[in-house]
Amino acid sequence: MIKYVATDVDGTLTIRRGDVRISIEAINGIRLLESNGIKVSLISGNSLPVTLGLRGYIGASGPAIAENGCIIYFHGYKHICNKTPPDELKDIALKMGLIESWQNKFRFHDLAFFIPRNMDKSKIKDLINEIEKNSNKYGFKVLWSGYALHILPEMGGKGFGVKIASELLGFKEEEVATIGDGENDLDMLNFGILSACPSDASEEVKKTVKYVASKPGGEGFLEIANYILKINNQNSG
Ligand SMILES: O=C(O)COP(=O)(O)O
Ligand SMILES: [Mg+2]
Repeated sequence: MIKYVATDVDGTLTIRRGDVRISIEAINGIRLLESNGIKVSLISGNSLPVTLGLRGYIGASGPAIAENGCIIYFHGYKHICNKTPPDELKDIALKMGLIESWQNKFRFHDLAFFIPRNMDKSKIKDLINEIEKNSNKYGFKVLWSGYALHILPEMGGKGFGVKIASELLGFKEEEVATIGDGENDLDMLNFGILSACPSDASEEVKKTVKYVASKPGGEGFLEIANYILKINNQNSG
């Protein structure tokens, strides 16, 4: 039985990938899971104030997990990561023309940068490689969410975050489902008994998950929520 669902936010609960408006269908999907006794965690590259705030207003009862798994809020702050990117890395990103996220003031371990509108999106891989050349020697890595570029400690990642959260809640891996849309979800999508994504997720994510929804964004999330309930009903005999 699936008892715990860890879901990404941007691109998974939003109207579609690239949009930042939360989908009504996604909110209904979270409430449907919760009303059937399934705990839901929001796990995002966003900062904790964003993820914790959304969690409360939507009604997801699982721990809020932010900064790509580097920090969990569960009866208080739990720092999964233990360091902050040095200014040298931040300066490299800024010198490459990236824009620092307003959320960085509220972050501890994972710094986020936006690609300016006039920058060619096809250069993202080169950007990541360029920053990664420097970040590795400090013990940091770079992740792209489809919304922002993240510099975080090598040990961080949503996969580790959802593993710790599952243990805190007392759930076994076979009781966990993970849902996401972007590169920064890939390690999490290898954890648990079911992984799923909306129809407009990245190609790499669609190749990784066990279930690809027929609808995009939050409508896809609601479809996945119904699919999880169907699996549980079948397993309960
Ligand atoms: O903060 C971001 O870059 C996007 O966040 P996500 O992990 O919820 O997609
Ligand atoms: Mg996402």
